[in-house]
Amino acid sequence: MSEEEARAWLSDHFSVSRGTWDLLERYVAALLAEMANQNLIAESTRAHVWARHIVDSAQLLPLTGSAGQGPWVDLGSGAGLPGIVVAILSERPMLMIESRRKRVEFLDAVIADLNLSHARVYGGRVEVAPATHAAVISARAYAPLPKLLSSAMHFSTDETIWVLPKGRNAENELEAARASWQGVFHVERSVTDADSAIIVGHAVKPKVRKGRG
Ligand SMILES: C[S@@+](CC[C@H](N)C(=O)[O-])C[C@H]1O[C@@H](n2cnc3c(N)ncnc32)[C@H](O)[C@@H]1O
Repeated sequence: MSEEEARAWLSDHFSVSRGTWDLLERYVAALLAEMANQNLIAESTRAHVWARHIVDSAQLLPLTGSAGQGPWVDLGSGAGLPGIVVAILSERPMLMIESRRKRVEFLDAVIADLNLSHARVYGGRVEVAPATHAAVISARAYAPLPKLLSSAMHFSTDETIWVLPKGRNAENELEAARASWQGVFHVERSVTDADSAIIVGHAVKPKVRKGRG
């Protein structure tokens, strides 16, 4: 997907007002400027930021159409991917969780600059962040599936929709996790990379392993 195609994809899939484009442009500018201070995205993706990061994040939103009321919780938000992008495109309350202090400061600054009053950041580890009932949980490049699920089950109910962008190994990761995790998950193709996929579904508490007796 070229940068031009990425912008066209956003126009086709969201009613992007001039104000929303402005917020997206300002976020991209802030992200690229902050690269002078900290490594937020791979250097090789700098010239493809709209396709590789903005659309890659935005594509999660249409997968959550059946989500009920309640916050979206984004685990390991880093530079705000997908958390800030989703907060620009949606009015759903957004809680980003990020443990690295410099990244938390950047996220707080972006929220203030863009006036995203429905978004906030918890600066700390996912495992100890206070529980809340999430309507949606996302996690992009945060952790392997079993760790990802176990670290955030205190945010999940039977209704929570998990949207988890994964690389080429999505099917294998899902298959491996099924050994110890119940849940109803399926895999959606990524629109930005034909080889990548997004795991979507509901997680249920881990299966209890029986001892050998
Ligand atoms: C590889 S980065 C990905 C960031 C962003 N989601 C993206 O796609 O660009 C993973 C992020 O998760 C954060 N992280 C890792 N483990 C965490 C934990 N247990 N609790 C909170 N944040 C965590 C790291 O500090 C880092 O910013």
